[in-house]
Amino acid sequence: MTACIVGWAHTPFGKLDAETVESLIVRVASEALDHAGIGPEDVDEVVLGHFNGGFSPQDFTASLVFQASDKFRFKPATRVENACATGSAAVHQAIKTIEAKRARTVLVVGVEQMTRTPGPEIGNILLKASYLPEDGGTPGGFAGVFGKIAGLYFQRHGDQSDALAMIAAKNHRNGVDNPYAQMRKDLGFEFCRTESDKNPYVAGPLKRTDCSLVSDGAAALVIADTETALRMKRAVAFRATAHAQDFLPMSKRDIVRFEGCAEAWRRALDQAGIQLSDLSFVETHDCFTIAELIEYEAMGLTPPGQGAVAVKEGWTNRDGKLPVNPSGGLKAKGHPIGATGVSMHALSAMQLCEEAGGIQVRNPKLGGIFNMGGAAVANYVSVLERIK
Ligand SMILES: CC(=O)SCCNC(=O)CCNC(=O)[C@H](O)C(C)(C)COP(=O)(O)OP(=O)(O)OC[C@H]1O[C@@H](n2cnc3c(N)ncnc32)[C@H](O)[C@@H]1OP(=O)(O)O
Repeated sequence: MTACIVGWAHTPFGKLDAETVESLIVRVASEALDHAGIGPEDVDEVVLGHFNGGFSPQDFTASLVFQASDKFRFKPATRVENACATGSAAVHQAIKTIEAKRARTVLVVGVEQMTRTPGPEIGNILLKASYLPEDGGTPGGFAGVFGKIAGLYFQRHGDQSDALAMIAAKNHRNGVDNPYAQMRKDLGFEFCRTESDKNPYVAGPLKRTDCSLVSDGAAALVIADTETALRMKRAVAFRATAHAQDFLPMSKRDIVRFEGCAEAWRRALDQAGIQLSDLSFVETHDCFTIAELIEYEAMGLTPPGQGAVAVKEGWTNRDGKLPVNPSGGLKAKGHPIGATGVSMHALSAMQLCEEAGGIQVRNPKLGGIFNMGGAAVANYVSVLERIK
């Protein structure tokens, strides 16, 4: 255990018309430092996660963190990007810098403002995170890519419409209690299961309620080496981190198996010296409900092709044997690309410090996070444990 989360900040996610990328960054940077009880002078390095696709006219954004305080001037600051896993890429980069002993305290910020971009353009920008020679013409943006994956899964393992609707309903139900969530409405299984004007098919077997949201928002973390962290108010340690990057073309992989996700989980659990069943909860990348279903299998909760059992038996409910996405996930909380991975870590740290309010799981000891870029291309797992 070499690095710990010692402070965090999180804006509500949603359509934040009064904010800009800059104001979001400044807000969470300042709030995270306050939460950790330190000032900008105590930060050795800054890492910013912001998607590379062009939602924002300002694309050179690392130094925007310095707008929070002149005291940041001349500190190293870098923007990192790895598609929808950009937030975790930033978090893991901070840990590597600390492990290399080039910094004791790193400020990590994740940000995105997507809702100012018109709908069809959003789909095209997101598609840049797919393999363009193969998927460039996919209708429906990334929903089209996951619609294909869902169709292939249904062909191999049978129609999963009930399970997908149960995942959607679970995550929407959880989101009701999350003050940061974009949609705080209990849509219910019947609404999510049934095609309607309000819930049309978007791509393949995926309906609107199978898709994550288009969102604005930001989150930040202060990460410190363990020695520094133990002198602070709270310390949530990284018991393990793993990053497994896969091929970009889906045709080079068995796309219904998310092998990179499985590899990242295997490495992280091994490094942590634990079994999946030792985790108290998981925040996983439900960009589409089919992704959460396949991730149940990739993390080892069920054998391949049987992910539906986990949701049908209630294992992944907030009071189940492994709560998955107690925050409401990307489905209800929202998915501002560059902020998502940072948000997953912030909310997991809140859970472990028992500061998660209405979404608190019972008696948490260890939390797992899976954040994914593209169709299981960039795969990041973190295992967190509170040590102070
Ligand atoms: C690896 C990865 O992470 S890839 C993931 C990258 N992210 C994405 O691809 C985003 C996917 N989501 C989307 O593109 C959009 O949310 C869509 C296409 C599913 C829906 O967008 P639109 O059809 O334009 O919906 P629109 O914004 O007009 O909203 C219409 C209604 O649906 C609701 N709505 C919109 N999106 C969703 C959603 N994903 N889930 C549930 N309800 C939704 C709105 O709140 C609104 O409700 P109201 O009529 O009660 O006010």
